[in-house]
Amino acid sequence: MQPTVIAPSILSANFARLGEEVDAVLAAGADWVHFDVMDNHYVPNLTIGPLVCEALRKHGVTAPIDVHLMVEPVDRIVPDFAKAGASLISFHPEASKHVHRTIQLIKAEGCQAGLVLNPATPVDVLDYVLDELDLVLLMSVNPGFGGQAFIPSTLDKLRRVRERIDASGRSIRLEIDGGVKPDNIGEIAAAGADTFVAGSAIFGQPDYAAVVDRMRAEVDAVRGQRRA
Ligand SMILES: O=C(CO)[C@H](O)[C@H](O)COP(=O)(O)O
Ligand SMILES: [Fe+2]
Repeated sequence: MQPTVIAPSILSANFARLGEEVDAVLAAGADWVHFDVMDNHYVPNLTIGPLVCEALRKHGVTAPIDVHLMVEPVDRIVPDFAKAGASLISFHPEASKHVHRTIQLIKAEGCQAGLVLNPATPVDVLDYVLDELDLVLLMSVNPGFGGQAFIPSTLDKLRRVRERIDASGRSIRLEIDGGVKPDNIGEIAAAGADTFVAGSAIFGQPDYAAVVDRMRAEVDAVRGQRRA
């Protein structure tokens, strides 16, 4: 079983004070920094690129940076993010013409590779590539915006992907992204997730540590006390 990871999405942070926000959420007990990259093409929103990732590293952030690429095409930007200090890079199969090739590219650049499934993307997209992956990310909202409601059918999808990962016998993380809150994180953990992205639920509250602690307690109650 993979240790639990709580990965705050900086999409909901105050971008005017991003370095301080990331320091604060890591000091509050978060494990990773979830970094949402949107291109106003693959998704109808525009956010941040490799320069900001590099700036966080220069600021002194040493925690894993979990880059969620919502961009099309994917391959050209992968080396830039690797050089900028990304630890993991995940992408959407719909945005890459050659999914297997993009996975190999991410790994050749020295990062861990993840594949992201939208709410309507069938789990069969994992056929033939699951063994190549370090992480599967299930979107529990349609990508593009923070603050949306968790789509309940994702729970069944989590269970199905968990079965596949367990059957593979490999150490592959199962990450959930979208609408994750202290109130639903327990049932999400019970359905098989080990890595939890939360943006608005954490940055929308004044006390980050209180939210992270509550989320971890809810997850620990299901998974036991395992921390990255
Ligand atoms: O990838 C994303 C949106 O495309 C974000 O990571 C996600 O929406 C997190 O925000 P919230 O926890 O507020 O739903
Ligand atoms: Fe994300």
